[in-house]
Amino acid sequence: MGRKWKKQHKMKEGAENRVQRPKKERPPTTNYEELIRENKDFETYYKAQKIVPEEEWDAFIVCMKENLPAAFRLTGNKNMARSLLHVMKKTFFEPLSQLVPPELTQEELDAGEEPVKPLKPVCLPWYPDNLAWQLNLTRRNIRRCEAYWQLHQFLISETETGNISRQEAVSMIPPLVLDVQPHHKILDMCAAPGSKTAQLIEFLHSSEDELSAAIPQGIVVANDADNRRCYMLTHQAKRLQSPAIIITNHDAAFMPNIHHTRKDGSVGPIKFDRILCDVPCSGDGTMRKNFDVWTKWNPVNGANLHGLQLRIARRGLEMLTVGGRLVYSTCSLNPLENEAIIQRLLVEADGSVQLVNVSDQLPGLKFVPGLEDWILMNREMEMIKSVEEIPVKNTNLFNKHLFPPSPEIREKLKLGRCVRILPHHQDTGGFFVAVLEKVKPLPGEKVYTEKDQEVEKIQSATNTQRIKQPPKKKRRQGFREEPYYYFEADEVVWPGIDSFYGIRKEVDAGLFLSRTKQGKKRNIYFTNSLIKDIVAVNQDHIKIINTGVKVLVRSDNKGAPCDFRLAQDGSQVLLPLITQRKITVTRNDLVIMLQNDDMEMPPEIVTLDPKTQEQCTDLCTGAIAFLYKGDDVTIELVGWKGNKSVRAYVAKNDRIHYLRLLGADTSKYEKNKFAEQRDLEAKNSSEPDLSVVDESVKSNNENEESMEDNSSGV
Ligand SMILES: C[S@@+](CC[C@H](N)C(=O)[O-])C[C@H]1O[C@@H](n2cnc3c(N)ncnc32)[C@H](O)[C@@H]1O
Repeated sequence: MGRKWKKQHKMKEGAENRVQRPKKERPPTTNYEELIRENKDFETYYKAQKIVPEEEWDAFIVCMKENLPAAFRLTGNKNMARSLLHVMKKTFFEPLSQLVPPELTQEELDAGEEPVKPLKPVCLPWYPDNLAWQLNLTRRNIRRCEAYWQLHQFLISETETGNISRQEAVSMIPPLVLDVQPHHKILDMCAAPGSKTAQLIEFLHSSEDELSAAIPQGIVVANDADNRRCYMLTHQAKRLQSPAIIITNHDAAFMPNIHHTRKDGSVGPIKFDRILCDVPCSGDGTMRKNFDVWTKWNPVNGANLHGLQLRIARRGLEMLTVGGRLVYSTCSLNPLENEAIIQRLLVEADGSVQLVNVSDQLPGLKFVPGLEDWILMNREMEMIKSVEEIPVKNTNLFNKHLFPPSPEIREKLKLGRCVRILPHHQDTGGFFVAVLEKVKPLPGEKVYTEKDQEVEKIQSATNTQRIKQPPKKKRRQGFREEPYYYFEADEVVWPGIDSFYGIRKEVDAGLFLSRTKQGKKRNIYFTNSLIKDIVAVNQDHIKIINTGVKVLVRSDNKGAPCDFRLAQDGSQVLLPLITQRKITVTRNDLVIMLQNDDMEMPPEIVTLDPKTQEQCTDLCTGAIAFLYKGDDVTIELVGWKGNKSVRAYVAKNDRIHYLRLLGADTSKYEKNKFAEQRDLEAKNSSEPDLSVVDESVKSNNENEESMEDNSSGV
């Protein structure tokens, strides 16, 4: 019996330890539109807090009950984002400005339908380079107007390929005010699902220099306590092709120090230049899309979260370097989750941390200053104005730190520098942001000095020895990822790769890695040198979920001298590093390759431009990169050169994306239901109606609702 029990127990342990892969989210069964958007306690509570100027209260409440317009950013590589912006404005927004909305049929008039309202996309003025937009595409607009339908299809397909990212407007603010530079070490403490992490990565890759843009000096450590949600972060990172991101899985309130090798060779904890604390919160600023918050809201939710939020932010300040910036944000309007936290951090920091005034960093954004005074209420909606008034039944819930600062210290704290965004001001969700700067070490904080070097060098030597032998077993629960094996000087696959692709001399071969020690390597990844150092020094005490961009994939027996082909997933990183196997192609060549997705009959080299053919003559069979530089757009694709043919390795949605950027025909891959309907009608010789589509078309689009549904995009 003993053995059997032990075995069962062991199996159970094993199951718990196994890294949880993300499960497919099931669509909610609730009909969200029908949820009641009313909560008297919510109104009483916030009226008493005076977060909204009295004369704006009605506008605030009306707005809170309306659906949130969709907002999105054009993402990734800046040049590509600008080119896509050009296409979006010209091809999709311009026709909208001339659109005459279709008239209602008698049947629709009888059914009480309202006419389609003209739509004007709004560019968010405070987001750099016009890359963020907001628009109110309703299901009715999409169904009834071809121009809206086409814009919607465009947004969906570009979102699928990751060139557009759906994100609430206000949620774009924290990374902006973090003021990220490409050399910064950044920690995102509560990062999943990763929309803000994506912005941080984009800023890290924003150098004008090609090589530094592909491989920045700085890093982003993206952490989340939820193991399953860490895989959402992995997905984001993959999309952005950053060799400078590492995903970790820790409770941010107890985030372990992450070590690195300092310039003097000693090993010690990283002090981060930038830290984002986008903490878990009650989310009452998201009621315009998460309608269930209306019914769940109560006045003590905020107090319940205060402790966790404070511990996370406090740990963030400890990990921040002197001179560094920490942004604290929530999608809650509640002062107990916001100003009460900031107040407590400032008081504890005793002058070593200051609030930064960021109003000039957000041109055109309307917001209200942080509160200097607020009140507490218990579930019974009794107002509690001071510690002395806390009822005995609430002593577990409330403590003295939740109350506003006394008038004597109020002035010193400058809580008015916090930013609160109210939904009715610019048709957004509600949000809170505070930017803190560490101006000197925290009380009692030890800062690394020259004197510490000798002691730490000894630790460093010990650590380095440990690193060279990847830890064998005994990892923490849930920490079962394969270790990372960086190439060593005698790496057998390296000479073949180096000679075939001509890797630039300044690139260190030791930055390439694989996930398998024994046997054939299947995929080869790449990271920057700081990530390599972090992996080496921390691999056995930090739960690393993922790092490295896949740059090469094994492709045995395809008649090429090199066993590895280029991976499209990592082309932005690898192509700037290689000097061979790249050819310049014309627009027409690219269009030919993108229009042809026939695996059996790829385009023949003789059909390409004579100059392209000439470049092909000197190349043996194997992986190849195609470069196109147009006036408005630069495109780099990976593919394969055979004896007589070439092909581009591009997924279907990406093909549409590139064809769009080239201004070429996408109809091979995109069906226009309206055009199909017209053809059908013409065929039946009936009068075609060019603006209105019939019921069969309306219901025949499974993606129709995905740009205006209520899924989380915060
Ligand atoms: C507001 S969401 C973060 C949204 C994210 N920053 C974004 O922009 O996509 C809060 C996140 O905190 C995570 N979380 C909750 N408790 C945590 C803790 N103790 N430590 C770290 N992360 C935590 C949740 O899993 C959730 O993903």
